[in-house]
Amino acid sequence: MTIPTTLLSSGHPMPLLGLGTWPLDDHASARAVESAMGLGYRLVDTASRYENEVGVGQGLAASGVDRAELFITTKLRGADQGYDATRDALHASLDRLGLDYVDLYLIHWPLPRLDRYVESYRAMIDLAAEGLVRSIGVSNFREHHLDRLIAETSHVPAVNQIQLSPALARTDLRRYLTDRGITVEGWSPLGQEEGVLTEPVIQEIAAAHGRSPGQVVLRWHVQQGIVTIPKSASPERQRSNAEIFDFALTEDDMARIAGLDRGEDAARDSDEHEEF
Ligand SMILES: NC(=O)C1=CN([C@@H]2O[C@H](COP(=O)(O)OP(=O)(O)OC[C@H]3O[C@@H](n4cnc5c(N)ncnc54)[C@H](OP(=O)(O)O)[C@@H]3O)[C@@H](O)[C@H]2O)C=CC1
Ligand SMILES: O=C1CO[C@H](CO)[C@@H](O)[C@@H]1O
Repeated sequence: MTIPTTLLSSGHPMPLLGLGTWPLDDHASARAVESAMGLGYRLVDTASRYENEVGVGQGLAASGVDRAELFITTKLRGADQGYDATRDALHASLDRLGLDYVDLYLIHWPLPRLDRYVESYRAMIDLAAEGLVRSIGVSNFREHHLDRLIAETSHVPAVNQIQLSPALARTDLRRYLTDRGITVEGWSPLGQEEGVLTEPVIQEIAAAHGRSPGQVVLRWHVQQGIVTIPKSASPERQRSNAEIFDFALTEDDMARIAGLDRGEDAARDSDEHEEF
């Protein structure tokens, strides 16, 4: 199956749907990535912190898919923030992945108390100029982090990967991002921790369309131009999660799903979150 793309501000197309790989280890991620590639996935989301980049690289190699067709994202962990450390970290990620470049490199969390995200981002701008990274972006950044990053570097990130599901719809943050041409990518898109898949509204809409609750929730993302990266180790669920481009939710469906939003305060606090 062919997965549609969205155009990043950097000029590069990014698939609207990809495979998440946390918390898969090397062995499990190699299997999951190879299976997803066989189904037509081309975007894979990993991170230095997931400690599975070797497995992701093995899965990509085993799939035999041309490098030019792939879209590989990895992330800079907190422990590696800083100008020189960021450069070293990207080289180490490329070695583990067995790649010459990644398509997207993200700062995993802002970690404002470290106060190193601006210099880390400057290193990423340089890595992009050197061709080691196609597009650069951030993850878990709020408006005030982005205001500062953009003011101090005069560079607008291509992507912000944020916790996002019908229960955490992040409408104000999404408007801020869209207004600046920053593509929104959602993590934990199925809202499992918030019980989204068992919400009666989701189940009713799924039944009405003859789809699964997971397909309805993932359709809710891509129908709004949000890049979504559901993780599944199961080839069956990988297939089902990708079969969302042949139906549409109605305006009434979207309005009913909007009622599930718990508001910004229910999302993980990017200022308090300290994960290195
Ligand atoms: N930037 C960041 O800080 C973060 C980034 N991420 C990224 O986002 C990705 C996705 O987020 P994640 O937290 O994994 O959450 P997901 O919303 O992708 O949920 C994954 C869980 O749901 C199960 N699942 C997958 N498909 C279905 C389905 N159709 N119906 C029912 N259950 C299903 C999976 O199990 P099974 O494998 O058995 O199918 C797994 O247990 C991560 O893998 C990671 O790459 C995640 C968290 C934070
Ligand atoms: O990327 C990540 C994977 O999931 C973890 C648990 O939700 C996150 O904390 C982490 O940032």
